[in-house]
Amino acid sequence: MSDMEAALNAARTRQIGGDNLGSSLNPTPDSGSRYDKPIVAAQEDGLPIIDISAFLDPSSSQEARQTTAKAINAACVNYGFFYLTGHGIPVSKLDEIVSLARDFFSLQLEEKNKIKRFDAGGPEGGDGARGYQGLGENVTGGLQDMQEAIDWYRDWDEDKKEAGDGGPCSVKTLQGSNLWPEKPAELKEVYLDYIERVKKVGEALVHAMGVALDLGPPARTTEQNTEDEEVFVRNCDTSFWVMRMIGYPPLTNPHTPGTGIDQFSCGAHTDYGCVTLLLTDPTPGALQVQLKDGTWLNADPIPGAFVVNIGDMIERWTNGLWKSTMHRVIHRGNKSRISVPFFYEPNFDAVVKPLKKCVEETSGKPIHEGSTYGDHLLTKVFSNFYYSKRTDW
Ligand SMILES: N=C(N)NCCCC[C@H](N)C(=O)O
Ligand SMILES: O=C(O)CCC(=O)C(=O)O
Ligand SMILES: [Fe+2]
Repeated sequence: MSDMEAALNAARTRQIGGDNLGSSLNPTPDSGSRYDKPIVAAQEDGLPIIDISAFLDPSSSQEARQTTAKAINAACVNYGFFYLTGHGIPVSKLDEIVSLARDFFSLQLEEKNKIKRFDAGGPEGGDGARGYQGLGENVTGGLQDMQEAIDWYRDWDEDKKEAGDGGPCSVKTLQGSNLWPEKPAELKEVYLDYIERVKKVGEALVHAMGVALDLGPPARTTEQNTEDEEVFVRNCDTSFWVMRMIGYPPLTNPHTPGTGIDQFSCGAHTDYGCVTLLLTDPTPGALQVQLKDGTWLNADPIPGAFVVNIGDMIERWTNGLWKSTMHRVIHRGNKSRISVPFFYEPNFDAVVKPLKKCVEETSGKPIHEGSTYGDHLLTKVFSNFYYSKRTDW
């Protein structure tokens, strides 16, 4: 048995009624909050675990791919969340990503602010989506998130940049250059290599999702919106990916039983695009996923596996057959938590509208008339930051 298999088996054993359940069970219902259902422990079998290797290995059989596709369909219908294994990225590499993030966040604020997001605080113009964001600068559902982070995006093509500052709330916000810290010195190189690897996993996963929806064999076309099983692959062939490196200090406000939660590490939200490949340190009891009955399930990390969830564009494409599930982070405890989500997204210009087959399989009525992923992303980005000075939004 490999180390990874051993870790996985251990995790499964833990999940099924092991010691861990006690620690991840939050016995106090957060009634009074907007999301007022109790938090439950992982159920007996937890979130599904899916092995994606059949879609990464060109020599794998049709049967193997179908098995994987069926498991993905069930996971996406039931949860919109699952664990992903068989991705081929070595655990040592994943550990390095987490430990470099921890090293960065341990630096003095002055050092971190050297790559501060350009218009934090609201000076005119600027390209303010990329770079370091201090504690409380990110906002979810109107509340400041207790986290610090760096965002990196796919580079914007030089010849497609807009002239001028673009003014507030313009696409220019996303056209800046990525900002990389000087310390730790090796972070940039290690992260760039990771991005190349994790993008391949994202591509394999959206391919598998097209197969899971039974959209039929590829139509051998480059037209993005032909609705065959490679429709997501084509719409992501210049994926406008985002990688976010997050440090969560433990929350300071104690939670009074019977009252609403008034402080979040990351408030409840859905992700924006196709699939999120989430890497975290081993801290349990932080990330919570909302189940269909409204209860919250702790999605504790399994060593070597990604936690994957689907985003708003997949929900729209599938006409709600697969939901982009609400999730949130509540991190108490005594040590900072690290997470590094990689968001594998559609092309910025991809026009996303419900697939005919999915409309037929659901209500018969499209849930959206269609718009680009870029439009959706911009709306989200502009609602994400706490602008202390700006009043013109
Ligand atoms: N790029 C992505 N998907 N980032 C997800 C962040 C979600 C929280 C954000 N403040 C919000 O309110 O959406
Ligand atoms: O840190 C986590 O576990 C999840 C973070 C997240 O949901 C996000 O940044 O979109
Ligand atoms: Fe998220």
